[in-house]
This record gives sequence, C-alpha cells and structure tokens, in this order.
Amino acid sequence: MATTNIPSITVVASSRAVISGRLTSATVVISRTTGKITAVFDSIIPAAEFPEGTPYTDYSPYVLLPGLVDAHVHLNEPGRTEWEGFYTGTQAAAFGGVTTVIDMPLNAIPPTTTVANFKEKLAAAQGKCWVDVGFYGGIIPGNAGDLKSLVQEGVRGFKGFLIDSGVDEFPAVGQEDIQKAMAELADEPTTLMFHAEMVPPITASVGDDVQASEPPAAPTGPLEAYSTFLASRPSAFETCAIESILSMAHLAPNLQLHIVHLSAMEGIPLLREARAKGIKITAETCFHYLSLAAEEIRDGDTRHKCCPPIRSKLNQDGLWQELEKHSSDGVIQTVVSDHSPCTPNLKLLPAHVPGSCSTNGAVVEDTGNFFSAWGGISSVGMGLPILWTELSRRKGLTPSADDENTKKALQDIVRLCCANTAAQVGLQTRKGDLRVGFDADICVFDDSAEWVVEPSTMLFRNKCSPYQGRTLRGMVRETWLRGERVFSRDAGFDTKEPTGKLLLEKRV
Ligand SMILES: NC(=O)N[C@H]1NC(=O)NC1=O
Ligand SMILES: [Zn+2]
Ligand SMILES: [Zn+2]
Repeated sequence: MATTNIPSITVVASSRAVISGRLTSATVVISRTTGKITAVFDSIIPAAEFPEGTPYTDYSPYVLLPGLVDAHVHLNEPGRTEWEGFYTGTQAAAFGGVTTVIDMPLNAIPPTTTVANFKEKLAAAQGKCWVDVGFYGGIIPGNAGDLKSLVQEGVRGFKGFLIDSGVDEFPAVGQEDIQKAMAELADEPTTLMFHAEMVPPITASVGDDVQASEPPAAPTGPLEAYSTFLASRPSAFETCAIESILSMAHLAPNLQLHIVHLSAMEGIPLLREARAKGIKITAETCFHYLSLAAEEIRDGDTRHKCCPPIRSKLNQDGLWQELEKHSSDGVIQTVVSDHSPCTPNLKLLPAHVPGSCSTNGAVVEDTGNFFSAWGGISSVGMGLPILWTELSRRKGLTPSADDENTKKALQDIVRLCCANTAAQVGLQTRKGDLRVGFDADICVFDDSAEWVVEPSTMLFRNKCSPYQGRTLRGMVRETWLRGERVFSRDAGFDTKEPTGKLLLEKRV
C-alpha cells in the first residue's frame, strides 16, 4: 500500500512577478504549515524539481504580486452593519487581490476611541474576515487618556478630524485636543493621522474662536450641481489644515504624522518643505482622486460625493506628477481606497443613476443633493484595476508587455499599494512583499483582461459605486492568504468559512 506523503510545501511561479520591488521571473515556495514564504528564486523552476505531489502552479503570463494592503477602509461594524460589515467588506477586498485591510475608527458604533469600544469591535469581527484585518483608533475631544492603552491593545495608528466627520459619535478635534494627543503618543510606536480639511479662520482676530467643526462654506449655487459642492470645499481647506498640523509637529518630533486622503495638489509643496526640514509626515491619496475628475461628474450623481472632494483634471494630473517624479521619497507614499459606503437611500441617488433605491419604488426626497448625501466612495478591492486602467491610459501600456513602462507601472503599484501601505501600519516585516519569512499573501493579476464593473463584481454590501458600468483593464484571477488560495475569479471563494486573522500584534 502506498503511503501518502502530505507535501509540506506549495509552489507558485511565473515569468512575471514583483519581488522586492522588481519585476522578474520567480518561483515562490510556501510552507503549508506556517503559510509563510520559505524560498524565492528568480527564475521558473520546473515542477519536476520539487518532491512528487507538491502542489505547483506556473501562472505565466499572469503577474504574481504581493497581496495589496489597503490601509484605509471603513467596515462600519458593529453598529452600522447595514452600511458595510466585516464579511462583505473583506470579501470585496479578496475579490480584488487585497489581503490586508486596516479598519478606520469611525462609522461603526461605538467608534474605536476606547479600549472597551475596541473590544466590542474585535468581538464583532471574530470569524467574519476573508482577509487579514488591522485596526486604527480614533482621537476625539477628551480621549487623550485612552490612546496609550489602545496602542497596547494593538491599534496601528490613530485618525482625527479637523472638520465635521459626518457622524455624531466622532467629533472633530481642535488644537488643544491635538496637542494632548501628540503629548500622549510622542514616543509611541504609532502614526497620528488627520483628515485634513479645515474651515480657514476668517480673520486673524477671530482665529482663536473658530471651531474646527464649523460647517463647510455655504453653498452658492444649485445643490445638485457638482460645481457647487466642489466650491464649498476648496483646496484652501486642505492647505489650511495641513499648515495647522505642521505648526504643532515640533511637539512630538519622533511621532510619525500622516495626512489621509490628500486630494488637493496644493498640499504637496507644503508637505515637501516640511519633510525637507525633517518633520516626519507622509500623505496618502485615493484611487478616486487619481481616476475621477470633477469635469466628468454629472449633476445629481452623488455616488461621487466624498470629502475632500474629487477635484479638476488638472489637479488629478498634479497628484500623478508627484507619484511619478518623486517615486522613492515623495510626499504621497501610499494609495488607498477610503472605502466609505452607506445604504443607497443615504446617497440620495436620483432614479436614473445606477444603484439608486428609488428605482425600487422607494420614495427618496432631496435626491441628487450633494450637500445632504453621505460623503464616501465604495471601491475596496477595485484599486488595482482602477490604477492599472489609469496607468495604461496615461502611459499607453501594451497588455502583457514587459517594456520599461509596464515594468515601472507594476513596480510603482506594488510600492504604493503593498510595500508602503504595509510599512505605514507597521507590517513591513510580514506583509507587502513576496520575500522569505513573509506571509504568502499573493495576488495573481491578469494585466491584459478587461471587464465591466457590475453589481455581481461588487461584493461589498451596497452595490453603489461611481465605477459601476466602467470598463476596467486588469483582472485579479486569484487571491492567496497565508499560503492558501481564498478566492478565484472562476471558482469564487474556496472555503466555506473565512480564514482572515485580526492583526493585533504591536507594530514594528
Ligand atoms: N465619515 C467618513 O467615513 N468620512 C469619509 N468619507 C469621505 O468621503 N471622507 C471621509 O473622511
Ligand atoms: Zn477622512
Ligand atoms: Zn476615511
């Protein structure tokens, strides 16, 4: 009788893989017991070289990428599970090759602002995650005393708002709150992050009385016109907030600061100058700021409402220029989704816009009003094809080619969406690269396939996204989490139960 030798390794290979930042051919050996990568070779080693029965797949010409790390996602559970949840949000992530998401502290009820609240969130997440999930904490007025213990419990950074957040239980912070948070976190291994929009003080003399939570500038046109909304949140809101943060940076010189979802290109020179002076500050931008533009947003199409707003094409070019020109030491180190969904009724979509709930006979008043609609864009798991489509257009990339432009584009995406996002949340020794000792989180990417975004390809809870109906280039064929395939485009999800873990170990 033949003995069954259960193979102890799995092997994947491709003529195209991004390994430690470089496009190369590669063979990746994975331990089946630990789910970690145990060897990486820079050529395709034939199956015959491995013990008989070893699971082996050569994915050529698909590209092997590290699973993406989306460092900015709102999963909204517990408390607003009708908006999103761990199960659906992480399935949508896996669909798009995202193997780690970091959950934002707001929109769930309660928000992640105390250890007790954090424990409620962890209990809610248990057993529901299809990819690995880490967590941010929040800074709100009065919770400075909770921050160190949240670090101890494993939150990977903190976010605060300098303007109304959209939800009552997560109020904006003022200068004093920020100073207290900086004092608490000054020497902690964490990152202090800001939603950097702020209503500029009107005159210096009233400056001290101006509260950060004032409403945005009053609308001066039709409320359904995108231009009215855009004018109500000008770039000056972002630059004013950035200046305010920079003015306090000296209070915690060792603390890493970070601007979430930078939209305005005018913020870039301010941050560059600060970094040149040695201030530890970085920024992220989002897939939507790099792919959508104000000129193309139709009036009433509130799927596009987010804060800060999607700006002009010229502004979009400015963000791309920063990513292109300053690749290793740029101001914008990461690109994330800021997936912030809600139920369709809160988006107030007019009946003609896809995703509208008024098509189901529900009566929704005030449709198309950009000021009353929820601000947030749904796109977790869509980032890789969104960037690939945009880069293909901008660089004239030829599908499946390995010319210098294609090579650079793939490497840039891995840097911005895998390696740097992992580092931002202290996971750089474990995630964001296909390297020995790292988790075998893998995205198998077909860079030439084109597909249309439809409800069936949006696995997040509410099928409402500005990308619906768009043709995207680049398709994730398979997603692997810690050495096991969890999703394939052909066969769907491989296991019945989610296998994602909660990432609570202290950051490095
Ligand atoms: N509350 C919340 O999720 N806000 C997010 N939505 C958005 O468009 N920008 C944000 O910060
Ligand atoms: Zn924000
Ligand atoms: Zn957000």
